[in-house]
Amino acid sequence: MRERGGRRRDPRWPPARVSGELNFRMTNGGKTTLASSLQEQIPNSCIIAQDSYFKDDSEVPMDSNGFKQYDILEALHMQMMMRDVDSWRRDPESFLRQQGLETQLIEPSVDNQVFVLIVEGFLIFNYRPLDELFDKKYFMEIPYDACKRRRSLRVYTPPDPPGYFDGYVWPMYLKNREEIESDTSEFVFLDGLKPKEELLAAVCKDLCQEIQRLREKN
Ligand SMILES: Nc1ncnc2c1ncn2[C@@H]1O[C@H](COP(=O)(O)OP(=O)(O)O)[C@@H](O)[C@H]1O
Ligand SMILES: NC(=O)c1ccc[n+]([C@@H]2O[C@H](COP(=O)(O)O)[C@@H](O)[C@H]2O)c1
Repeated sequence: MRERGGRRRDPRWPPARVSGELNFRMTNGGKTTLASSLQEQIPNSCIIAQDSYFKDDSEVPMDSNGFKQYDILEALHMQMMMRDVDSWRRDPESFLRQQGLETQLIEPSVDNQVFVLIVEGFLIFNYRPLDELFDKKYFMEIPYDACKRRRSLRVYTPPDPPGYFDGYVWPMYLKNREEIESDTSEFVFLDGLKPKEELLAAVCKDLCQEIQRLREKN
């Protein structure tokens, strides 16, 4: 089937009038890497990344150890993020266009579309208004050592001060995770140590089934 715009539809992705949201978490687990590969693979998809909503450093308070508290919801403009998600939900096609992304409308009917929003972030399941929207939730996990190693290679703005990972980031990861522990039955856990290509293939396969399921439900 040829799509409007002259592109062929990828037969792996079934057409459907679906607005799906999926989500990833854990710092340095590989969320951004996987999300951007998925976005390239899935027609009519786009990413909203929680990292884009951090408040200015001057607005982020310090804890009693002198560490900036970046790993709490209050460090993020969550209402702004929610507003963008709502805007996508209202009209995904125009949202995609605003992001400079090409829509791939599938004949014969414009109603017969798949629109997938990929939400990636380290603290999204902890924000209930967002959490309850997701059709599919993925939790990327890596062990402490790998997380610490990957994090040591990243330069955030501002950069992590000495001792930040052990003194703040990892304890906050455990705390934030504990907060959502009762929901974990809904997650598909992904081993972030697996090769990127393997993770991408597994999620693509899973999502294709999910889209089909949503399509049948609609
Ligand atoms: N599957 C993987 N295997 C090995 N390294 C990875 C993998 N996925 C991501 N990385 C690397 O880990 C670091 C953090 O990845 P990133 O996608 O930015 O994580 P996150 O968005 O979860 O913080 C980057 O250097 C990236 O290249
Ligand atoms: N403005 C920023 O982007 C910024 C600043 C300081 C720390 N961080 C860190 O970003 C992490 C979350 O992002 P990742 O999931 O991409 O690692 C948090 O653990 C937080 O400590 C981000």
